[in-house]
Amino acid sequence: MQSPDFLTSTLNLIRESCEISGIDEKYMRLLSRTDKKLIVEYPVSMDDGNVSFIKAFRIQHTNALGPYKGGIRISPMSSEAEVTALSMLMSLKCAILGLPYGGSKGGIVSDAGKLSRNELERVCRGYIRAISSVIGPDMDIPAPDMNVSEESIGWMLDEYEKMAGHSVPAVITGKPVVLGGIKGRKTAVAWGGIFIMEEAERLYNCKCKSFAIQGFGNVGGSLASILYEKGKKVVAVSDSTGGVYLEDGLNIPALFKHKAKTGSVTGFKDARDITNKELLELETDFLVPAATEDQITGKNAADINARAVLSLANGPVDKRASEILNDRGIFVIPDVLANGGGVVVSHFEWAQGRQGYAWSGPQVSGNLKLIMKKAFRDVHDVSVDYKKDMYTAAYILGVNNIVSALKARSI
Ligand SMILES: NC(=O)c1ccc[n+]([C@@H]2O[C@H](COP(=O)([O-])OP(=O)(O)OC[C@H]3O[C@@H](n4cnc5c(N)ncnc54)[C@H](O)[C@@H]3O)[C@@H](O)[C@H]2O)c1
Repeated sequence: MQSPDFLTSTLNLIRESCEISGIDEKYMRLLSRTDKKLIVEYPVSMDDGNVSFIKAFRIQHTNALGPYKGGIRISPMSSEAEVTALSMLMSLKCAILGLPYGGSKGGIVSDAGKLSRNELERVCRGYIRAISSVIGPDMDIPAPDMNVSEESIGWMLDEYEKMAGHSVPAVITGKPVVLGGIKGRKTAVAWGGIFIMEEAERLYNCKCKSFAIQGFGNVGGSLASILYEKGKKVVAVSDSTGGVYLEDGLNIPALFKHKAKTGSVTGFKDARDITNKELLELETDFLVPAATEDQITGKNAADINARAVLSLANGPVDKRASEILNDRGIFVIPDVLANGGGVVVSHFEWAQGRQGYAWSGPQVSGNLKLIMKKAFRDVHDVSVDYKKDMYTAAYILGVNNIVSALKARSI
């Protein structure tokens, strides 16, 4: 069972950050619970004529800084504990990045890979109907997360607008561009990670050349493509079926074609098949966990051989692991900072929806770069001030920004 540990470690981090900052216990208690938990079970007609009852969550942590904001994931492993932890991470992430949002998260307990396209559409539309009373452009703005595509977000928008009886583009982000989506949203997490990495290189006067990426979906796949285009060596990638390694660097466009044909990255010509465990232990400049939580823990942190870890997934490195890695001189860039590009560009998309005026690609990437680089420097400054690693510093910054907003509201 991974999720209870994930929630416990998130709560421990919040408590520790409050203690380090000398924050009053009432705020620590406030940040250790959620404002609202909506748990639903809705019927979905399956293609064979049967009805499935789909359990799902929308969990809202705090809206001290603005409306709740957070993705929706579809996974058979999704649980109340996991979604609760993820909603807390969203609050912290928005606070670290300086966005006018609180944190929330959605989870649909289902195996998207086993649904037909029509069934998936009914699951997505049913979810939005079930949670419609708690979302809205000024209330809670969902977005994509694991196993939720742009197409699925388009169905969700359409369902919400049908219920509202009018257009509401700012109710959800990650939409297809033709439905009010923003240019660059699909690659935003990856680009955000690249900008953070560049800032780290500048600060530490180094150049990173080789990368191992766990996860070859929306986030990991986009990052692999961008790095390949930039002439960097992506020596290994993996998906849920296993991984591949090539010392000279993988041909990423060819690997995408291979995966589209076979359904897996494994068995790619010239490359060696490896396990996910082997990928995590490779000697590279950057290890990028971009799949799921709890991948680097106290149990395997001693086996990591990368020079730095860029956490693009949510919660892939737990606190104990970050301490071990830090002691071993491995630089860890935490998820709440590193993968913030998604919510930053979601914020632009939300603003675009409210303005009714489309942002250009250069406008999106220029502003994303400014925000990510500033956030890196802000976290780094806290790490210097408090003499703490970047992981702890990010949480300290996030918690303090939320508490400042609570105080300004006289809470
Ligand atoms: N999509 C976003 O906008 C966004 C934003 C911020 C953070 N994230 C986080 O990034 C991570 C990936 O999200 P995504 O949108 O790319 O999801 P996705 O569903 O598009 O891709 C997930 C990838 O991880 C692989 N995978 C799953 N379990 C694995 C395992 N145990 N070992 C190795 N590979 C595994 C899958 O095969 C797939 O290639 C998640 O933690 C998500 O919460 C996503």
